Amino acid sequence: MDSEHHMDVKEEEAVEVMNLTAVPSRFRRICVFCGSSHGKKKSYQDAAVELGKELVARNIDLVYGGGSVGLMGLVSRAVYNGGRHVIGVIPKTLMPREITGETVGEVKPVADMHQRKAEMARQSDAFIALPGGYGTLEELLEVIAWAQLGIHDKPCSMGNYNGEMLQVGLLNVDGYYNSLLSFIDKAVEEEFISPTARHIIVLAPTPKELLQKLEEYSPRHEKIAPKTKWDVEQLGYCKTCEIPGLKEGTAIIQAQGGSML
Ligand SMILES: CC(C)=CCNc1ncnc2c1ncn2[C@@H]1O[C@H](COP(=O)(O)O)[C@@H](O)[C@H]1O
Repeated sequence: MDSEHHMDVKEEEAVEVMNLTAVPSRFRRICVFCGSSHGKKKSYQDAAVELGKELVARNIDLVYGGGSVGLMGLVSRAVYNGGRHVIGVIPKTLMPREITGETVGEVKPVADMHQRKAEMARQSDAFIALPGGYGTLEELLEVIAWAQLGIHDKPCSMGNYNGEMLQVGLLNVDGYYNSLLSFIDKAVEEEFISPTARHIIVLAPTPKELLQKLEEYSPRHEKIAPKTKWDVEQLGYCKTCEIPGLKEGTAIIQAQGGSML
């Protein structure tokens, strides 16, 4: 529980009930990519809230892009209000509230978009994409490409994660991603994507079904590059990296408190 998160009695009772009925999960933290817009259909917004609640029901914490705009705000508030920890990884340039709004939970500032993705990947046991635009697509395709290279195919070294592979889930709300999936099928047909790599994406129309599939999933694709090697050599990640110039451990802001420690 976030030490900065003060709940009233009703909220505490609700969280207690959720914890009592929590579904055991293989995941400790999941990174969600999603639109910084709300999207046209209410079903997209409902799915974002539902996904947040499903994470809470399974005692899973959230990693996301920070801020309160669009579906990002909906999913993060649902997880935070349910009493789970929320980590927003946000480039320094996007931090002003007028750009992304207020972030709930913990904020991890990073130097740039590149470092953001590395940090999001480092913090998470799996990825889920909700409907979104260019930003979401870029994040989704990048983690699929990493998975294809096998860079997530290493036991995750963090917390209670049980040594399974990192996974990529796609929440295909109201068929939003059908045309992307058709394109991927075309790429398989034209032999640019291998049939096994097609199965990197775990697909479902609702958060409940998607979480269930991710819990049961075991990867079929070939493994190439070890994750730790990739972390250091390709993602440029090292344990002391935050914003250059800040001392290790100083680059954490509690959004509720609002000031840089
Ligand atoms: C300058 C601007 C448009 C800021 C909007 N505010 C944002 N704040 C935080 N993360 C964001 C923002 N815009 C895009 N992203 C990143 O890109 C994804 C959403 O982009 P999109 O709306 O699908 O394309 C998110 O998963 C997030 O990681």
